[in-house]
Amino acid sequence: MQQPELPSAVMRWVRRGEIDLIEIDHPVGRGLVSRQGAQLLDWQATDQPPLIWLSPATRFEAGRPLRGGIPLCWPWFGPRPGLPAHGLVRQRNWRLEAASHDPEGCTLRWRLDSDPEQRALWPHDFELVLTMRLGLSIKLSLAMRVPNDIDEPVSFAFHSYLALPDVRTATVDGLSGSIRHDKLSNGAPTAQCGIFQPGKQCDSVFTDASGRYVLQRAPWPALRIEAENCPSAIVWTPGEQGAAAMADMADWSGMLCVETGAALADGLRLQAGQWHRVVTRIGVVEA
Ligand SMILES: O=P(O)(O)OC[C@H]1O[C@H](O)[C@H](O)[C@@H](O)[C@@H]1O
Repeated sequence: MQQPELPSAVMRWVRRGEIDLIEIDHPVGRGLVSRQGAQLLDWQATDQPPLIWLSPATRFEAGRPLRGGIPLCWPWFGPRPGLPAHGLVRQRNWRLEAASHDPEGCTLRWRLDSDPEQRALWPHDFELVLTMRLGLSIKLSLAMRVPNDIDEPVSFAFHSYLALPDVRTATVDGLSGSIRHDKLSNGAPTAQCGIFQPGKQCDSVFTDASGRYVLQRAPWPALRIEAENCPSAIVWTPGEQGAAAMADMADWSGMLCVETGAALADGLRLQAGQWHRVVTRIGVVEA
């Protein structure tokens, strides 16, 4: 598969286990990106605490989702009977289309097209282009297109594992006014009011959400998360018990997933032939 040359001063291909990775060492920050899933696995701006969390126990095995970073869930979010959880694209190898850098950071552009193996699981054609901008803050833009009408909504998430000192003291602001679907209690949806505290364990989808959140993670600086065309947010921490049941999860208290996307009734109705663009940005809140 033809890949563009990497600008060798700041990026190089490395291999860990069965996975090809791009290691980035730029004056503005350091990071790691996986070709499988076009998944940002790590990013830390210079002189800042880490932004992204990667499980120390993740397994670098082809076709197995990597635990941490920002996996992309598409064209569904969550489980689907008989099919892989969180869709079909986080476990596939994407094609790198472009890689560049400038004094403010790096840009990578990845592409994934439908193929027969995927069509056997989800019988639709698609094109996905994911552009990553990595600098003082990060920006992920996903453009999606289906050439033909599809008879079901598409759901997705930028499944961001965010690094913090201790999830038990973290809070998320900006969810007020959204509808909370608590997957743990499986109760009726409730209107979210005020600042959200995930506590020891949490798995909630918030629909009709604002797309603008602040994650407090004292004593580290808070993170601002801003999303475009992402009407849902998902907040997840497995807690001690949930983490113990997962083979690839270690140091679970050092992260909180604050994901942006479109899930449940927020799923997207894509217009055949038209590009639909969704964006998420994550960066430190300036004091
Ligand atoms: O283990 P995975 O398939 O990567 O899913 C990890 C988690 O992702 C999301 O945040 C879901 O809301 C959780 O229910 C799920 O457990």
